[in-house]
Amino acid sequence: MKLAKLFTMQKELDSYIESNQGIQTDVFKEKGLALLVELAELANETRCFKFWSTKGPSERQVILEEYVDSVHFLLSLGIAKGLNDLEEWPVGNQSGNLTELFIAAQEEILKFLRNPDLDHYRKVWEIYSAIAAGLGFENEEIIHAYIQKNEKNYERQRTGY
Ligand SMILES: O=c1ccn([C@H]2C[C@H](O)[C@@H](COP(=O)(O)OP(=O)(O)OP(=O)(O)O)O2)c(=O)[nH]1
Repeated sequence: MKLAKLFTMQKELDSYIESNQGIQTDVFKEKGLALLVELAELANETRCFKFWSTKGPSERQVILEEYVDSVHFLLSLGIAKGLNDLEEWPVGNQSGNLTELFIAAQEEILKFLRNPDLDHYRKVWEIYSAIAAGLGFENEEIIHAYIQKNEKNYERQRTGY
């Protein structure tokens, strides 16, 4: 999947948020923590690890929105480090169930935050790709959901949330 359009949209949104909120400092770490939190929120909605409960996962649309919140911060972190020339969404060969993939994603995000280079960045994308496959999300619906949430993020800024 091509990433250029998403990087462009993300860059515009990030600039809008920064100017709207008067951000003058480097918020890379904040965005890194935000990605870890979004990953956990996503895992929580899937309920994949809740062996103690018989309650099923949240609705597909809820899980998809959590997923694209992560995509926002992943794009944003790449832009912050000048890695936004990544053209194609990297797909790897990660195996494992969702629980294993969520743990692997957390590990790779932490490595990337310590060492924000292209290799580490690609690895995080690869795991998110495997998570999307595990959740049965197609590229088209991810793009559609990303565009919708991107617009919602502008609205939230405009309405002073
Ligand atoms: O520099 C930024 C900061 C935020 N976002 C986006 C990413 C994500 O889509 C949203 C933040 O997540 P969410 O909508 O869950 O915000 P929240 O404040 O955690 O919402 P809530 O209080 O509803 O949980 O803002 C960006 O794209 N760039």
